[in-house]
Amino acid sequence: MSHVLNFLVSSSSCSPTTFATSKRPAFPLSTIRSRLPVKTFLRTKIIAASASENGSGVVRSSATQVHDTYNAVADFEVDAVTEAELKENGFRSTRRTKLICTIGPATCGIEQLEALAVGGMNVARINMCHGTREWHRMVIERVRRLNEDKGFAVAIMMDTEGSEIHMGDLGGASSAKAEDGEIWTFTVRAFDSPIPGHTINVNYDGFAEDVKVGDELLIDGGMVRFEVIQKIGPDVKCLCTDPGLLLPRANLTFWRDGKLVSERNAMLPTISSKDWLDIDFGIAEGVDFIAVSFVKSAEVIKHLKSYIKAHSPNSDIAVIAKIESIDSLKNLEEIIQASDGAMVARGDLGAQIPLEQVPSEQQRIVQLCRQLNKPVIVASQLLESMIEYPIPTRAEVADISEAVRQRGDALMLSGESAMGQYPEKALSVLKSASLRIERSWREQKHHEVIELPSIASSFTGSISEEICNSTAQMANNLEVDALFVYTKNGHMASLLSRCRPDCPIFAFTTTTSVRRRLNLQWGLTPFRLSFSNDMESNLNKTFSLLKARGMVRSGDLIIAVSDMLQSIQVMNVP
Ligand SMILES: Nc1ncnc2c1ncn2[C@@H]1O[C@H](COP(=O)(O)OP(=O)(O)O)[C@@H](O)[C@H]1O
Ligand SMILES: C=C(OP(=O)(O)O)C(=O)O
Ligand SMILES: [K+]
Ligand SMILES: [Mg+2]
Repeated sequence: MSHVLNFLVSSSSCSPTTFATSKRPAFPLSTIRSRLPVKTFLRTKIIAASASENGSGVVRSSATQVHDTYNAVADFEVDAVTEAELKENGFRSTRRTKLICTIGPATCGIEQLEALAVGGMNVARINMCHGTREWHRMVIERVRRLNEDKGFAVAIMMDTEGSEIHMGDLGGASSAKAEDGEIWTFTVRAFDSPIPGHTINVNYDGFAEDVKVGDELLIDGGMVRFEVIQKIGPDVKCLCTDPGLLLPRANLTFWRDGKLVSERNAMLPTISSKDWLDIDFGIAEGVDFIAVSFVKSAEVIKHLKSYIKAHSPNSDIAVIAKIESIDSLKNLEEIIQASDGAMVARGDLGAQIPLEQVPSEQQRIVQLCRQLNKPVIVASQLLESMIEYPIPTRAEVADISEAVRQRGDALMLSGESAMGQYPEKALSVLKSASLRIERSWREQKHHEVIELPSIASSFTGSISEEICNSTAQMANNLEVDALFVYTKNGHMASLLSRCRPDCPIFAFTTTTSVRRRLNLQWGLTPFRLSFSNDMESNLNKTFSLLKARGMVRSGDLIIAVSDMLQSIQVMNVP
């Protein structure tokens, strides 16, 4: 028997005023709990009516028939890696934090991509700042082929180049060393033949006009520093003051009197004409996410979203705002509100604000995203030393630990996986560190008290939100094995994920694109499953499919919710 708490409210029949006076379920959770001895109850149905059309809170019964058998059908997909992990280690061990790998020369081979997928990569990121569209198309095709052939569910994120100022490609060299005291020429001149020694191309035509003698040039947010000592037409002579490795197309900022000079940069469009071509490419290739670099305001996100809708009405591409500039911090809330998710792009952010402010901004962005129910990615330099070394520094592990403790949705590798020497090792460090930290927080029962404000814009939306909040709380209190959510567009799944419950969330959705998109969100294990509006039959179908594959066992305690029926069902797997 199952225990069902139904909020018998439908958008057409309920009276908002009645419900608004009581935001809590009419059935106090403590009462339900005391009636449900953990893991020992039978399948029964308790239906509690709240403000329904009869308005009286009268308890009604449901005559839904339980189907005992259900033919397993083929229209069921789960990521092969998750399935293997579940079978091997059980529910509790599933990783909640999602992992993103930037694909570059070190990882674009089919074997390397497969190794990353097996190692837990949930999303492959391609950075349009580097490589040609043909190269990126090849990577996308390979990931898609692996998904098909090997049963992975790796999503694709395309990251725009954005209107940043950056260096040229070093004439094909993989890097160049700048030594202390050397004089280098930064120039907007184009070279056909090999670039002269100690010379760097800059992609921004106004560069030589904009910089002044005495300015400080920061490469890659300060990995290498120069001081401008002389301007000769298009050439700017600079003295290296902090030596280091120059990488192709590295980002470049210039500072005057300790302040970032950004006026000219601010006049460049967030999405350049080259970015629009890349976006067309991304839409045509059906990428799952487009991450927008150097977002300054919500307008650009809204514009891109309507552009995607107009050009590909049926696509499900999510738009991620990269928070990596002072402007994006100023307009943070409206940017996040307009986006489908955000990235704490600490690389460039650390070049725009004092480094010591980056951790608190990270905390603020992660928290705000969760409050607004948007997935958030913590990116850049998580394991920077592993570009060269096979083990991380203690400080890097502490940094990962902090991001996991903050309950960010996803962690991202950049150079570590794109061009580092140990991409798979770096991913495995991310994975094992996340798992261990998540587990210790669960064991210590560290449910952090974070206020989750109401975000719904409609009455039924508020009900979904309340159901998810209560469900997550029940799941923790009852120590259930898993939450099941049946969701057509993924919204109900993300509302549950937002609560960061102790147990994993199995999200059943009917489309492959929603399933791939949910891959980015904390704690969600997305399945594709065709289901109906009849929850009993959905549950029976799910149980038999999952049991047949050894992913659940009789007696496991689960709670099920869905966006078709406003109900919470608590039951043991039959
Ligand atoms: N598609 C690619 N082709 C060649 N190199 C790449 C590619 N993607 C990434 N890289 C390399 O990996 C480094 C780290 O990647 P990423 O952080 O995405 O870029 P960036 O350093 O420009 O912000 C880049 O600086 C570049 O050297
Ligand atoms: C993720 C970032 O963006 P990109 O790697 O594209 O510069 C960053 O700046 O941290
Ligand atoms: K980029
Ligand atoms: Mg950046």
